[in-house]
Amino acid sequence: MAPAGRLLALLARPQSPARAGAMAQPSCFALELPGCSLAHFAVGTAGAAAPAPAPDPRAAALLGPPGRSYALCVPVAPGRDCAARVRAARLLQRLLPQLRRGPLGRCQLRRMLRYCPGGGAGGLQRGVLLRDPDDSPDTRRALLALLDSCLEAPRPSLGEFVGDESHRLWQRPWELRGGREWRQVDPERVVPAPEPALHPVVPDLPSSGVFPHREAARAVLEVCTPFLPAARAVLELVDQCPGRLHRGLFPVIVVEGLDATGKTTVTRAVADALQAALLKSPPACVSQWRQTFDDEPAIVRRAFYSLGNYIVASEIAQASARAPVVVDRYWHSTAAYAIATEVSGAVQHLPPAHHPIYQWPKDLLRPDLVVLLTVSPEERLRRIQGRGPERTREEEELEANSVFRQKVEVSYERMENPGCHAVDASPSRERVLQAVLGLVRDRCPQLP
Ligand SMILES: Nc1ncnc2c1ncn2[C@@H]1O[C@H](COP(=O)(O)OP(=O)(O)O)[C@@H](O)[C@H]1O
Ligand SMILES: Nc1ccn([C@H]2C[C@H](O)[C@@H](COP(=O)(O)OP(=O)(O)O)O2)c(=O)n1
Repeated sequence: MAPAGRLLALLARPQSPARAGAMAQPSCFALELPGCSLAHFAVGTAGAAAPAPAPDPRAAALLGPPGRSYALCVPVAPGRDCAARVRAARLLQRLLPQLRRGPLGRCQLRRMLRYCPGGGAGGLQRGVLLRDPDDSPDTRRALLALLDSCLEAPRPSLGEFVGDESHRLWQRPWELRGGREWRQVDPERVVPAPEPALHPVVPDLPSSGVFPHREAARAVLEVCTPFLPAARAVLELVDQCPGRLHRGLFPVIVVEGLDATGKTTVTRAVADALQAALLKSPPACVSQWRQTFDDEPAIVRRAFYSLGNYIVASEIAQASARAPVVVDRYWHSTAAYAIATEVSGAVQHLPPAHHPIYQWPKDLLRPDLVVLLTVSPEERLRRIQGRGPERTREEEELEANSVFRQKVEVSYERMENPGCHAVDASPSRERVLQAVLGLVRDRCPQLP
């Protein structure tokens, strides 16, 4: 490691064009700041050529001295195949708890994404920014030891942020030389970059969480079968469901909404009133594996919920031949929660209305009506508290993170073909029931 004085002298030396050209491909990263805003930066040749606009002071405080920041990232789709994607997602999931232990435990962590500035899903990397307020050498040692423990591909990348005496910001990537020794390579200039038109994760969503058809989700569980027996069990159930479904003539009504908005209460009451079959997604036949998949990385968890919807579709097709069908959650839940989780930042960073990500999958049985129950955050909290302690991890996040809740709600509202019909679920149970039944009568002319 170069002494600090030599390092600063090196950083302050102007880059010759040939040297700049030899640096890594230009890339960008997005950093989630307090308050859920996103700061974007260009790294490498793009940064070196640019003048130095002043960064957001909150971002500068996260990246520059005093203290030291590190970027630890894993490519999302290293081999471009599904197996490599799942390996990469599991690696990141395994690394995250290790970043909260030992000497790394004192670092602040922030979610970061690396991406190619031209858009597209290629080159996307997920990771974290670790901010060591004490700039301790133990932090660097612990991070390099962590990299050493990642022997199989894909291997994470590590970069270190440094400021120079002219207050410019640089990133120095660490590289393994000769397969044995970690060395820092040429510093790359880091400058603020404009926000891209579309959040950088969106082009990747159809492969990583909002699967546009059954086969895309199926492929994910298929590569999980060697280490996750539940994946084989779910695939066997999915494969028993016919690809082309013939639904009955009775109406199919889906009820959606955040947790504790009253879906269970409303679906039971509507099913009673219409003498309808009551189904839910994920269906009972896969619920024994739900916790197993909830503990897996997002790509695997979403594939499970997505395939659960295809299994429910087959139940809907059969039941709708005999009676109306009411369904508690369906594809809109899977998509809205996935979009809200993957798209970092605040509501304004969601893909715009009418983006293809909000379109119903072409191969999934469509309901006649989707009702979205909405209640104020305060009333929702009252209902959660009144219900007792059992919650999923994401529900806890919902409570803690009102931005996440807003992103789920807005994603629900943007869903298309079919879209959601919002119903205010704050009034009494009876009034909410009547509002939903009114919608059913208006929108489902085939109701006997
Ligand atoms: N309209 C309503 N007014 C008051 N409380 C309600 C109403 N609807 C549901 N609840 C109560 O709120 C809690 C959450 O409702 P639930 O139907 O379980 O929601 P979800 O299925 O959406 O999680 C339950 O305790 C339920 O009895
Ligand atoms: N069809 C579905 C159903 C649930 N999910 C996911 C979305 C959230 O992470 C959880 C919420 O489901 P949960 O059953 O806990 O919520 P409720 O209790 O029904 O309100 O499951 C899904 O992705 N797709």
